[in-house]
Amino acid sequence: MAAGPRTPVLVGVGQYVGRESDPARALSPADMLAEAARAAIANCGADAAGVIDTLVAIRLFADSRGALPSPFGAYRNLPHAVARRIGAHPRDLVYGPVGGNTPQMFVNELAARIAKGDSDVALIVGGEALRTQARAEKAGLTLDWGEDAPSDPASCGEEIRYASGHEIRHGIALPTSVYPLFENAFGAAMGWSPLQHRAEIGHLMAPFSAVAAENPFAQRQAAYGAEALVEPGEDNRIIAYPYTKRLCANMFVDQAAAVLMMSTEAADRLGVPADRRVYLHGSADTHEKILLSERIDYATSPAIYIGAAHALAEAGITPDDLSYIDLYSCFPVAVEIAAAMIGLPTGDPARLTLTGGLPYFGGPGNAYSLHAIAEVVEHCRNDAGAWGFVFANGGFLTKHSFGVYSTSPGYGARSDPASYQAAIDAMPSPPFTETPAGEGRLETFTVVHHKGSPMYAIIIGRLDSGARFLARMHAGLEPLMEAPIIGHRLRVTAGEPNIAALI
Ligand SMILES: CC(=O)SCCNC(=O)CCNC(=O)[C@H](O)C(C)(C)COP(=O)(O)OP(=O)(O)OC[C@H]1O[C@@H](n2cnc3c(N)ncnc32)[C@H](O)[C@@H]1OP(=O)(O)O
Repeated sequence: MAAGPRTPVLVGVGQYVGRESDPARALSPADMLAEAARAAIANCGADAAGVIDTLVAIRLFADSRGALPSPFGAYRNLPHAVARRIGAHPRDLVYGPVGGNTPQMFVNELAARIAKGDSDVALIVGGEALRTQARAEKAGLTLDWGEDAPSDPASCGEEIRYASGHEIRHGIALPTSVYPLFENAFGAAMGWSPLQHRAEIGHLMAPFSAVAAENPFAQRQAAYGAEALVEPGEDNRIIAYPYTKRLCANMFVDQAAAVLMMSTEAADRLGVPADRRVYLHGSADTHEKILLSERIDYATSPAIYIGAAHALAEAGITPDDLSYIDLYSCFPVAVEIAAAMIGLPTGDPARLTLTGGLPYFGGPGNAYSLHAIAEVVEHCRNDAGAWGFVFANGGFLTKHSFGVYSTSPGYGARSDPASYQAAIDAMPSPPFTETPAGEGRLETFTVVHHKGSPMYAIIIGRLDSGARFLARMHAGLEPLMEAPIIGHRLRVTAGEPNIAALI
């Protein structure tokens, strides 16, 4: 297929990693983003800064519902701060919503805007300086990252609440405590014993770390063996069973990335060389039933299944056609479930990451997948006609975005996500009770640890009536981690929080 004048095309990608150990000399978040933006513009081989009409900044963790507030001041308008630094004068300055899916989501949305003629040249930037922030705080240093602007940015995309008050009271708050709930459900669905399950996780993730070790943009270029990932140790404490620290996304990174997109007519006008151009042949954006308590189950993901199938069908290919793949990997189960839903074999796990993954390459907040997109673009350029694929995830395996890439000219015209989201929304959730009492069985669990010691378990169970409930367990935690336990009978007493015990 030939590219028409409005065919959107990715033309420039840039990545930045900060290795400065003195926080007083390290770059601020906006300076890092500007570095990545300059690299992306240089990478397109044309002078494009002055013609950017839309600049999107991926939301900083500091601005993501106060989860990690910055002690060093806030940007009133982060896209403006970046535009100012790179000499751009965009008409639209956009600050994205919370979610690791948003880098791919914005590629999908901006491609549609470019195709419609609503934008001609668009830049997406994102990153985090949490490594520097943590080091400065540890050293008692005060940095000044606050920056005013003439106006606020436009916000774009839906802002959703990932957990209800009832869920938060039962521990559904931090990703490190929620993803293990999926992991234990997935292991049980595979029929793995705890020992076998940990071995499987180690074998899946060790090759990710080997990819990171070879990636010059990885924050931590270290390859680990499978055992070193899953076995608890002094530097690898259990965070929430079965996850150790080395199985969790590392957000204490100084990393940024940028992606420059434009219409084919703009690329022609600016003289962007043909070998820079990578096309979006398929895309999709889906979400699960938002609340964890409403999910169909915890071992599958209908929204990944449907979203990936839609994006691949739009491109007219199957999973077997993919050469370059990056699956979001904040925790191993994101990879396990995505691979199963998309239909990707896991026998050669290094095929499932281009960066090395969030625990090893680094997980710069909501912006990680901009690095995945930068990598997929470079790989596709080096292998003309080959297919690339990015799966990006946000929240608690909540929101998903997909992109299918190739140097072959073309564009998979975007269908309204509502057209395929409806099938997910129509799936019935199990009944749920906030006030469970009586007996039932264990649906999934995790044991949250503090400083490496078990603190309490988060329990998701089903009463014999079929109703799902949340509970905590404070005693008798060891049996949960020693033998296959999912499906085991338990008793629950209603309260604030509900308390469960194995029987
Ligand atoms: C959709 C999604 O993306 S959901 C995922 C969103 N991201 C997250 O939730 C991040 C999850 N990770 C974490 O919360 C943290 O990394 C934790 C809790 C696992 C560990 O953090 P801490 O307890 O602060 O780390 P700790 O104090 O033990 O160690 C600090 C050192 O370890 C490093 N470190 C911290 N986390 C990790 C990790 N996951 N892997 C490797 N190294 C890490 C830090 O960079 C720091 O290194 P330095 O001393 O060289 O500067």
